[in-house]
Amino acid sequence: MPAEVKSLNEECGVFGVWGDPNAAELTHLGLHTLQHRGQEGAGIASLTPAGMRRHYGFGLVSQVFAQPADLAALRGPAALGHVRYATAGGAILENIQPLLFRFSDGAVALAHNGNLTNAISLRAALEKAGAIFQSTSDTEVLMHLLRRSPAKTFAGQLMAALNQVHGGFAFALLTEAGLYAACDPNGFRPLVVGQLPGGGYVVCSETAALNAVGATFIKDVQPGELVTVDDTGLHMQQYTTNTQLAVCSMEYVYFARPDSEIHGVNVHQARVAMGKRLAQEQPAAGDIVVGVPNSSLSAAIGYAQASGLPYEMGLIKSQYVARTFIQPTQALRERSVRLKLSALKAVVSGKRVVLIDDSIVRGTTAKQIVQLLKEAGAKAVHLRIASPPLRFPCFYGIDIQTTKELLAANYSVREMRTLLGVDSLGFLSVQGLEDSVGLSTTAPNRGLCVAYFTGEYPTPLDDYAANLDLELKALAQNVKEVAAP
Ligand SMILES: O=P(O)(O)OC[C@H]1O[C@H](OP(=O)(O)OP(=O)(O)O)[C@H](O)[C@@H]1O
Ligand SMILES: NC(=O)CC[C@H](N)C(=O)O
Ligand SMILES: [Mg+2]
Repeated sequence: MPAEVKSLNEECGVFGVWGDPNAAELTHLGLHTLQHRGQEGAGIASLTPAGMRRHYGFGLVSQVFAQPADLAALRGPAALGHVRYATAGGAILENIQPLLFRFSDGAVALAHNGNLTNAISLRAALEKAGAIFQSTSDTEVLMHLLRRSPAKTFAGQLMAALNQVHGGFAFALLTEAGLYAACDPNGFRPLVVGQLPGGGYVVCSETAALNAVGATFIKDVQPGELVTVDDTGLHMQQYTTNTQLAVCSMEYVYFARPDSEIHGVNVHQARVAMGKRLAQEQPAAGDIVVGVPNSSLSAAIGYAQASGLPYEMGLIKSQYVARTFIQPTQALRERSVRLKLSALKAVVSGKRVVLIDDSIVRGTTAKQIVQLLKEAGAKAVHLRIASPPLRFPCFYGIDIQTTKELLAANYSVREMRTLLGVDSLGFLSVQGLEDSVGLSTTAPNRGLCVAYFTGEYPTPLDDYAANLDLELKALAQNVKEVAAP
């Protein structure tokens, strides 16, 4: 099965504008800023004088909107955009978002970051009742539920639908009457609201995208909240009060941009704090601290500050290896890491390197980098990871839905140390991660979802539960067999 060079797959990004004559152009800019969240497909739907129009396709935003005419055709006062990395339904054109539905009483565009855990069973029931689906993505289920609701208003129908879907979702919807944004009851995925200098409103996945269009931050969409923007202004209501904050911890560790703030915490600063805590929990006898570009650099700075060791640029990342570079085999994937990263011999030669990365998924990156550093003359490599061992899959919007490819699910830290060829290996603790992000909340795990590391999922896993159970039982059996004399 083809796999990307990028080992930790992204999620999706949403960006919508209401009440600005350049809505589509601003959305285009916003999607560029959110490009790190999905590189598989992109699209924009907008309210034009000729009605709702959409342009979408496979690839990066720059590829999908390669012709100026593509964007010009979307000119209008409101727009909704999306960058996609599939979690459900695969990479077919019909699944590229925003999905667009044309009804006899108007059009609706729908964009989603997250993954619905009960989409498969809901779809089966809806199809049995006569529904005809146009895509294979989990996202489409919402619209079928919405249209079946007997509620009198669009917002009422939407709230009824939001109460039936489970799992992770940051939804944004655009109609002729308004722009809507809603978060799941745990707030797994980030979603924020901002205001443009001209008075129009923006809803988007990350605050970095607000900054990119000159919008001022207003608020994070809260768990269980529905935000509506229409010609009368901004309105907020809870579609459910049965909520508990559990923001995806990997947003802070790896996914989100360092210049974004999620629930009041800057991502770069959270990573620096993770690095500092890592230095306290897992000290190393090294001469220099080196981060793995790009996502771990903030944590590496923190580790250097707390350990007193000099921070050095021991690895260089090529700016020109596209994230969408697809490699079919593990051997090619390993070679690709070398294409992407190289060691700076003049810096690392003869040195004991404390190597910092934010996470280990398959271990492809770490294994290659350790070899690169040793080939460049590093005397020792002490690998320190600014998150706990990633042992469980995610069903809330990140495309790791099996334990099979998670190194830490299959090997102990000691075994990983040998496999990766490092002189020592240490991870941040779950408590260390929670304290470093430091959300001000009384929710469990300090408002973070740490299921990746603990296997304690904040919600039932519905359609995914039975399979995960089987996998975990098989893993436990393996461990017993290995341990047997
Ligand atoms: O163990 P692996 O399967 O190799 O996955 C983990 C690596 O993948 C991610 O980096 P990525 O290559 O996505 O690049 P980035 O840090 O520049 O975003 C992450 O930061 C780790 O370096
Ligand atoms: N990564 C995501 O957030 C994906 C959204 C949605 N589940 C899809 O597959 O299109
Ligand atoms: Mg990385």
